Amino acid sequence: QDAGAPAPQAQAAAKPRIVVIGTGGTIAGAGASSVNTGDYDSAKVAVDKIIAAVPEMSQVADVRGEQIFQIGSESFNDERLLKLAKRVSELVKQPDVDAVMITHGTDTIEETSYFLNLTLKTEKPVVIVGAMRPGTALSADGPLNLYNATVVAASPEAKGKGVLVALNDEIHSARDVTKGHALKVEAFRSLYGPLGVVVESKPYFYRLPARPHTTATEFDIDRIDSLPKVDVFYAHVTMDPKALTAIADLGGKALIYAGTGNGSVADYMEAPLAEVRKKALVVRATRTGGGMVIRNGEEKDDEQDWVAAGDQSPQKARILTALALTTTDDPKALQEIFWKY
Ligand SMILES: NC(=O)CC[C@H](N)C(=O)O
Repeated sequence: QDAGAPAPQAQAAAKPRIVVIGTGGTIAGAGASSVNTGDYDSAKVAVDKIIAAVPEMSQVADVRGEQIFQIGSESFNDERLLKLAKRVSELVKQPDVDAVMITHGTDTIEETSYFLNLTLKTEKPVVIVGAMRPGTALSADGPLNLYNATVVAASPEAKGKGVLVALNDEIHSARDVTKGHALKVEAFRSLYGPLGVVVESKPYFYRLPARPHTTATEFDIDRIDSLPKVDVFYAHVTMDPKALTAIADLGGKALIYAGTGNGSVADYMEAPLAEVRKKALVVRATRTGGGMVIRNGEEKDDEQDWVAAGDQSPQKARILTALALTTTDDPKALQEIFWKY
């Protein structure tokens, strides 16, 4: 054997090459002083600077940054979602890219990650990370979150598990994760628990996502160039029926009704919702943040031709409905999609 050639083991030990796409958020935030944990500007620091502040990342991977946006994630819209997803899709096809990370504001991580989870055609790890405190704050959580996300993205175990969200030492499935607190570092939770944890530079997975994702879905980001308009109406005591019908008049293809309890509809909203149904599909979800909406319980979905969102939150139901409408406008097919994903 040629003594100059690297041993096979040395080749295998080469560090994974990871591209970190910066989109903004608190992980790129800066406050006026170290005691500002909630009062700061998000989306200020360039992704290369964020990476440079955590040199430990380069111990586990060859990392390079790429800035795509510099925004608070509340400002994500379909156009930005498509642009980001298409860029990730390009990167994961490159043989010199082993994994992609995305730094993201925490407000809408659950929507971006779910969208990517349903539309990317890759087994390579795609890991989204954010922070609840800006890098300038005492006990900033961004640096360790970023390091742990790198550990996850670099690990062979992360392959084929769909898009992952890594924060606060936990690894969540994009399908299930939601931001459940406005301030705490422990802001993220999954209805059925995280998939795993990161401890001392090592990921430990304990569960697998049961629902189809990435390569197993019918949605392909390379073939989607726009998304149909889908709106959400939030139910509460003393609603104005005209507010509901006004949303439907804006031309959306579907309306997610974020109902009380198990997606219940007030008696005085049934007629306006029937009017909405003449123009758009109606999906019933729950505003409770847990449990599931099934068909034909309190509400007669068969009679009204409504769709039940299962356990999907209104905001995730919106993402799934918009994608489903790129393939079908049949409410029965949409219902099957909700049972499947
Ligand atoms: N903790 C955060 O990242 C919130 C900051 C901002 N609202 C965002 O989502 O980007």
